[in-house]
Amino acid sequence: MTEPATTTLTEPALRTAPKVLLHDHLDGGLRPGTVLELADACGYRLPAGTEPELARWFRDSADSGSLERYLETFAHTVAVMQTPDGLERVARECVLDLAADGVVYAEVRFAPEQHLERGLDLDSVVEHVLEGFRSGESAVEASGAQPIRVRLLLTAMRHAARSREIAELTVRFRDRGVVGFDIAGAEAGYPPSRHLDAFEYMRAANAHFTIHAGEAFGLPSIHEAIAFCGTDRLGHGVRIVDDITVAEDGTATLGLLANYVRDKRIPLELCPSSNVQTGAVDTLERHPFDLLARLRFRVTVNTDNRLMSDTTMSKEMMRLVETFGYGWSDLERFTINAMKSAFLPFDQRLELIDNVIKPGYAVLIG
Ligand SMILES: O=c1[nH]cnc2c1ncn2[C@@H]1O[C@H](CO)[C@@H](O)[C@H]1O
Ligand SMILES: [Zn+2]
Repeated sequence: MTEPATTTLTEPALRTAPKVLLHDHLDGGLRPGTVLELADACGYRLPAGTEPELARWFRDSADSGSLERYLETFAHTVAVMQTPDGLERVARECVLDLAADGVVYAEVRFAPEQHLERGLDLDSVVEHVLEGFRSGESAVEASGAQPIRVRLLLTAMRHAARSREIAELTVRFRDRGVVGFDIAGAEAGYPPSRHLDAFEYMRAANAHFTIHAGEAFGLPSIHEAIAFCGTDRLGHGVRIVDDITVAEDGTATLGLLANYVRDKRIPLELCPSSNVQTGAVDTLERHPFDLLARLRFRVTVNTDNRLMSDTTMSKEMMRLVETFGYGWSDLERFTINAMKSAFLPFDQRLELIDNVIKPGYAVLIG
């Protein structure tokens, strides 16, 4: 009897591996062609007129080294997501694109408050996105491909003052596909504690949330998100590395906060390419992903913004494989980390781990 062979770890093979995505912005993942068509339909002027030019414009402009400048590019995607058709189409295509990349479970987020420019209200904005998700999930199912489940997180913009309202919106839709709440936007000057009442409301409702923290600002932001706000997960959280000292012989010493994050198994939604673009880290080689993974933090791999980073889950994983030499078992561990950290009920998380993720990687590992 010969042993079943291990599948060579290439990007096409990686696309067949079951993947779990916890940090992906709906308004950061549009197809360039869709941005062009929707802009045409609503008379919106874009900075480029063809698909390849527009794709390059988003990637190059996002490559700014600053979160604030990176975020400026979202004006153009948000502008074309102001109508029922625009929202449904973008949500449906998001599901199709993630499924085609082998994602089996995703939590996709966006900020409803940014989609009220053409007369929609908060509830109907959320309904249209959920309708697009359902339509995408059904199309994947009907095609006979590996099914995908996509859930929604509602984001409040941290510079604005609508977080309590968005938290209430999240709870109102909790039985209809919305599984959590988040805050995003420029981090410096807008600490998580500014939105404390929204987080207290969520906790009182036994509802889940994550906070973008430790991306463009350091440890104080992470500390507030955990100690004052009680976040379930950290969006990025990459600056936790500032609380870890590595000696010349490689021995790592963790500070109080880093220890707490690790002890409590607080999931880190790491987004390697995005972190390089916003300047949160200098290069992928210097990304603390590997240090954190080796220290057994609960690391997860995420896309953040597929359009701005010209990326997919398979590409993000492949970049990590090329940079840090990971194998299938490492990728399986990161995927199980993500599934364990999802805001889906426990029995459904377990079912996906046992019936989809483990069997999927078993075939590849051989
Ligand atoms: O990496 C990020 N850090 C902080 N905010 C972000 C990031 N990516 C996107 N957004 C912000 O979240 C809003 C809702 O999806 C986007 O419009 C963008 O402003
Ligand atoms: Zn993000």
